[in-house]
Amino acid sequence: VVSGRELARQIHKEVQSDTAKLVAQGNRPHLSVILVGDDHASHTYMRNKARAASLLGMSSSTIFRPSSVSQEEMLELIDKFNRDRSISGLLVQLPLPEHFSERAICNAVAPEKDVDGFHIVNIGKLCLDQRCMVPATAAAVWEIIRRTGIETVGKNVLVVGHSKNVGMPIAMLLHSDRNHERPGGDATVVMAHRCTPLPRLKELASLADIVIAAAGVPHLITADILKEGAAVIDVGINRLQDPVTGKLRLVGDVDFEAVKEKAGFISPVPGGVGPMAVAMVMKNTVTAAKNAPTY
Ligand SMILES: NC(=O)C1=CN([C@@H]2O[C@H](COP(=O)(O)OP(=O)(O)OC[C@H]3O[C@@H](n4cnc5c(N)ncnc54)[C@H](OP(=O)(O)O)[C@@H]3O)[C@@H](O)[C@H]2O)C=CC1
Ligand SMILES: Nc1nc(=O)c2c([nH]1)NC[C@@H]1CN(c3ccc(C(=O)N[C@@H](CCC(=O)O)C(=O)O)cc3)C=[N+]21
Ligand SMILES: [Mg+2]
Repeated sequence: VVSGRELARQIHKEVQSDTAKLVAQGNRPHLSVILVGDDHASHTYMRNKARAASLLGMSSSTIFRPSSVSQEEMLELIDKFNRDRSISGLLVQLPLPEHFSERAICNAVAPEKDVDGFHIVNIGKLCLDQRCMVPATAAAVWEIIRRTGIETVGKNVLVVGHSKNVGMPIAMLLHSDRNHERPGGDATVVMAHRCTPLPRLKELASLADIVIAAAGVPHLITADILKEGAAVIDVGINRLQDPVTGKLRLVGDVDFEAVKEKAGFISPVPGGVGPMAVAMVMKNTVTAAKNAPTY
């Protein structure tokens, strides 16, 4: 069982020492988060980031707006933050209410402050294997694989879920060339999604050396469909009501108890990709602060 919390502590140490150097130069990294409405996952995530920032010696702030805020007001706010030199990194929590164009909002954030890596220029660079802000959740999966020593070159990888914010960037990192400006995993990557017939999903899973579950469907990945010894990275975050206690609990997309007996590596939920994603946002914020103009 791969501890995302333990790996996140490693990254925190690296980020903490980089932060201390920047602070000594009078350039304390600052992360600003804009949160619209009351999406539960976004609130959890925002709290975890604020806690990590203070732990690492950065400063952070969260700006709350009601669901009724207009796109125009949001664009004005983002523009103000883009021009504020005390802000190193800026991210807008997703999802946004229906009346927003998420693309317009992501593209409004200055690319050099875009610690989510969702600006179209950063996505373009990601797809062209150029150095860029890598989306935190994808970076988290990448670092878990690297720091656990899981081999990717020439391996079969199955990514379940192809959303632009999660599945796609994960697949992009793993399939691309290791000898480029942004090195990739050189794996053979297949992406499954809602239209993938279940028998086909099972067939692909049985061939995969690495399975990355990012669909948001509890118990989608069961032990019977996996290859013995496969590495299983669970990105899913689902809140399920316990049938016995009635309490809400967090589960991933993987049937953890059964799969941990068959898999070579497995990342748990909670305590896997989540804490690593938080650490990677912090790392992106330090990168943004380093690259910020100092004149
Ligand atoms: N740990 C972390 O840091 C983070 C975790 N998450 C979690 O990861 C999961 C995915 O997030 P996100 O990508 O934003 O979610 P989306 O809902 O945007 O995307 C889900 C993807 O899974 C696919 N899918 C849905 N049902 C199935 C199925 N039965 N079989 C195969 N594929 C399916 C969808 O296909 P289609 O496009 O065809 O509909 C879609 O591509 C969620 O549980 C989310 O909470 C998200 C962000 C960060
Ligand atoms: N612009 C934007 N960027 C995002 O990256 C983004 C977003 N919006 N909106 C919401 C989703 C979700 N997400 C999480 C990341 C970490 C945890 C996390 O820390 N999870 C812990 C604890 C979770 C808990 O206790 O509820 C864990 O898995 O162990 C959760 C959720 C990032 N997202
Ligand atoms: Mg789709």
